[in-house]
Amino acid sequence: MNAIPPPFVQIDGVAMRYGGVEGTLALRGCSLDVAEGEFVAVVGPSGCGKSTLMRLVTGLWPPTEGTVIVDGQEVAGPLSIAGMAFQNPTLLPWRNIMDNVMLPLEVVQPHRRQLRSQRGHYEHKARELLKLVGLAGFEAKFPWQLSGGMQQRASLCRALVHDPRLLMLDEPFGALDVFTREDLWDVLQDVWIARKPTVILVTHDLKEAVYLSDRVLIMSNRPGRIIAERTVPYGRRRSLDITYTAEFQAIVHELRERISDARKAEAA
Ligand SMILES: Nc1ncnc2c1ncn2[C@@H]1O[C@H](COP(=O)(O)OP(=O)(O)OP(=O)(O)O)[C@@H](O)[C@H]1O
Repeated sequence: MNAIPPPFVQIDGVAMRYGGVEGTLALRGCSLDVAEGEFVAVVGPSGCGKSTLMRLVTGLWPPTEGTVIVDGQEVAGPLSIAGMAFQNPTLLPWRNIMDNVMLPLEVVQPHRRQLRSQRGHYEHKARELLKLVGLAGFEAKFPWQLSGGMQQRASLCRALVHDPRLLMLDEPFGALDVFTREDLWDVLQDVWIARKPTVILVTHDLKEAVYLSDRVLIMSNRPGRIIAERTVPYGRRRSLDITYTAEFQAIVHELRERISDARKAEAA
């Protein structure tokens, strides 16, 4: 009999308060599990603690209460197996695109150790990623020479270059126009199909959540916790055509209602 593998990410009864006992309680009683290779989206009212949750999973902050376990180990500091991308691409302006993408390799072991002797191999990998996101030929350009969408593509490559087993995406497409955003959904979808990292995506865009994920987790108002989830019934590879179907729109509508209920519950 095959034993069921433990969840790759296990968050149990987490609370997070910023700034001491009188500070802001961002999360309370927050629990969730994510399986290895699963793609989940986290949605919820503004300010409910989604980014805080991301910081706890990646070890950038310790929780005030509860436990965060990733790959069987309690998170006690910044996680080297995680790749991250945020709403603002945060590329270093003095580095060209290639050197920005290579940055995690200079920091994360075992790549850091191997970088000098295997630079050719790593550069090839960075170029392949840039090609995958449509940035071949832009390696020597600087961030300010690229559009916002192109910078976001580069930052996705930087999040992926060290083959992270966990990809944490906090509103990565939030600042982009709708066409660029939809292009990047498919870029991300292809990356996920090719490499199968475990992905946690925070987004305000419910269509994005449903199009990209296997499961959408819905958070309550602050202090945030997971109050509901919705499994997405589509296989891969998905095409943007599904976003126009009545079934897809009904799922988005259902999520919108649940978030609206969460907001009203807080106001009551
Ligand atoms: N570094 C911090 N110090 C103090 N309070 C903070 C800090 N970061 C976040 N908060 C507070 O914690 C709460 C949750 O913030 P968080 O950014 O996690 O929410 P969010 O759901 O990601 O918000 P949004 O949907 O607007 O992006 C907010 O009230 C915020 O003001």
